[in-house]
Amino acid sequence: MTAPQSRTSGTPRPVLLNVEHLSMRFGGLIAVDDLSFAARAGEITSIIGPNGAGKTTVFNCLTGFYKPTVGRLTLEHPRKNKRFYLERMEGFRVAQQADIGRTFQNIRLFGRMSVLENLIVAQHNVLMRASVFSLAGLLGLPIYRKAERAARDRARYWLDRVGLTERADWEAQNLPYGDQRRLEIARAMCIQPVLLCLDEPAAGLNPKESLDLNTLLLAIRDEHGIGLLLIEHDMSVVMGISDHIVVLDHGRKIAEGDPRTVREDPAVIKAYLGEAEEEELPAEVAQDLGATSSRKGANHA
Ligand SMILES: Nc1ncnc2c1ncn2[C@@H]1O[C@H](COP(=O)(O)OP(=O)(O)OP(=O)(O)O)[C@@H](O)[C@H]1O
Repeated sequence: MTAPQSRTSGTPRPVLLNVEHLSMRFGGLIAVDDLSFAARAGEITSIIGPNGAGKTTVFNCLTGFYKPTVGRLTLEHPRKNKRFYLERMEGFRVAQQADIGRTFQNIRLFGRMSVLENLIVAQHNVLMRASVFSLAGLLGLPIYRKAERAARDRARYWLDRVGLTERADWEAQNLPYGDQRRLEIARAMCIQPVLLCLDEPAAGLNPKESLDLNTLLLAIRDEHGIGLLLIEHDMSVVMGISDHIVVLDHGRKIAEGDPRTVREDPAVIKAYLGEAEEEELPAEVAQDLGATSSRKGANHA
């Protein structure tokens, strides 16, 4: 696996997303509690933490599925040179206007459509605008034909990037699981996002597929210069490709920093270990954190 170049030296990259004092309550439950962090353009920012820590709730607030109880979520759109206050936006406008793409923990493809059609449909908003809400499309006007061609080209480009060109005509539901995950990423990229939010993209992948995923996400970061926000339990992915990691536990941020800083942080180790007092980390936790020695005085590099 290729470790990312140090992106922390020199001038910091511009902030793309600023999360300030985000809290989300469900009745008496505080799922996210006064969370602040920034994600930068051209970087991969990961949000990690034990089950129920509040990671998906953060994504749901960012992408308009939930209205935060408190907090400001600012996207500094580099292409449009415009600031969006996401907490004020309706869900569909977050993708359409702020250009935030998203994949889900549970794959949400159109199973009966072909692989290629899934990528065309993702560009529905652009095509609808070009068709002047169906009129230009029905009349086959050049403005629509041009937009349609561009949508197909973009779809084919992403099919190629995720290695699915030969399966373009397959029904999406017949793809192997790993291919479906990659198709979801391709679909999210077809809307040309400035921020791509990926909710557990490595879930269910085998080690080879996880490595391929790392390569793909690094390429998206480096070639397209967008910001990626990643929720992931697979630490080989998180530690291998993240530029910055935010760690949540019970809705609160308990640590943040580069992979090395985070995996050596005692609060992070404790969150994964729970309150147990054993000297040694359980094997699966040690492996998850990339740790090689005991909890006390651990050297996790
Ligand atoms: N719509 C909802 N209504 C009530 N409680 C919710 C809702 N969504 C999330 N929660 C609760 O908020 C807390 C955080 O959930 P969330 O799904 O954000 O955690 P997570 O860190 O993504 O967990 P996992 O790693 O298991 O996916 C949990 O206690 C969950 O039960």
